[in-house]
Amino acid sequence: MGSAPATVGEIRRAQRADGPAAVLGIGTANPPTCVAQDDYPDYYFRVTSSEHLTDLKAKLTRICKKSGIKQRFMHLNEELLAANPDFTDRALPSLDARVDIASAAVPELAASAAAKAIAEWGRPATEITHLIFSTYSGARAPSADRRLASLLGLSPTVSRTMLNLHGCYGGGRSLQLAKELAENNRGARVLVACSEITLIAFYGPEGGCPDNILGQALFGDGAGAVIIGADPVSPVERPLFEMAFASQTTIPETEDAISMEITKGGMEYHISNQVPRLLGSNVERCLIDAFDALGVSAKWNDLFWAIHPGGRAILDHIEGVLGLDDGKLAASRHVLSQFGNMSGTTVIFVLDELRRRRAAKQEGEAPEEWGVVMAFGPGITIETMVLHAPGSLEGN
Ligand SMILES: CC(=O)CC(=O)SCCNC(=O)CCNC(=O)[C@H](O)C(C)(C)COP(=O)(O)OP(=O)(O)OC[C@H]1O[C@@H](n2cnc3c(N)ncnc32)[C@H](O)[C@@H]1OP(=O)(O)O
Repeated sequence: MGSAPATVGEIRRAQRADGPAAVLGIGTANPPTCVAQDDYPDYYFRVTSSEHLTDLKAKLTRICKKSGIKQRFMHLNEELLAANPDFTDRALPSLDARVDIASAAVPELAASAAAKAIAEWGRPATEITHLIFSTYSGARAPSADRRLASLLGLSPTVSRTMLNLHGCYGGGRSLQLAKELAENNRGARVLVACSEITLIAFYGPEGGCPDNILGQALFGDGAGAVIIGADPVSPVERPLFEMAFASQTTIPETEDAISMEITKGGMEYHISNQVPRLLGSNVERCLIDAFDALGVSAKWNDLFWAIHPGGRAILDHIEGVLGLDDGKLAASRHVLSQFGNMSGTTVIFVLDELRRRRAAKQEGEAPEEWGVVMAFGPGITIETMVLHAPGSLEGN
């Protein structure tokens, strides 16, 4: 007689991972053109032939000075702009040309970041089981996830998910989905790729359109990739962060506070000047709920922090309401200063910077055990994830 058939419960337990999902590799990439923030107003008004709009140039200069940004990287350079002069005028139907360029450039940038994440992970790309791709530049199918899978030589059975127009919470959303996939599919190895290029939303200045001026001061291009998996295979896989808890919260009555829309002249967006205040008054509730759910009592200054640096004022508000010590948001401020707001990608750069800073801690300086990732975007949506430094989850 054979053994008794397994119950559905036993099958489910066998299908699920034993341990929590963990970050097993991180990679980032930027296009080659780097623009200093101090030079950007001159550059932008010159290439859009708008030097006569002196008030708007003065406004952009004021915002750039207060942005906390020193430089940004961009795929769109003067050569590309010369070949596509319609990009400077939002009234002209330039979407086709923008989508053509982005359809190639977005997955290629993602592939550069992913190659670094895969190298750190240490296993072949063909062992990736799932791919989650997030971008605001996707407007075609098959889309960037399909192209990235080809560029990296992923298996034809890789299970792909595309997230479009999640804006700045795309990175946080992708990480949460990757956690769920890794924990519910034993042996799964999930590649998260976020890739954003501002070319889709570049056009000249217009009176009465302060959102565009703000966006011109804030946004930059970049790609970030993360490999996520549970039950790391020693000694090849080394967890950088364990993902202990994740949630999404929508702030009521804020549908109009951040919006993005693809139009014939490129992507238009609106960012209310209330965003820093709205986030500042809602993040603590998300954090309290997250740590309550885990049954961990946390003092905010005892945590490590990876906050999406949507703008300098957002970081200032969050620091203020949580009473964070100077330096607690250093990884976020550093990424903002060196790359600007790369939308959904930015939080991956912050995680990368954070792990470098933690590794560089001096002997005797104990790195924090628990930490938080937060990302924000249209909705207003707040993504919250609690991370745990590897090595001490068991026994807690
Ligand atoms: C796209 C996504 O999905 C998610 C995102 O990340 S969206 C982007 C989120 N980022 C933001 O919301 C930006 C947050 N704001 C900031 O960081 C800062 O307000 C700032 C750097 C823009 C300005 O710094 P500040 O200390 O507030 O300076 P302040 O002197 O008050 O304002 C400077 C100018 O910025 C303008 N400004 C501030 N917020 C603005 C907004 N949301 N839209 C347009 N203009 C804005 C002010 O009106 C002011 O203009 P004037 O100089 O003409 O009066």
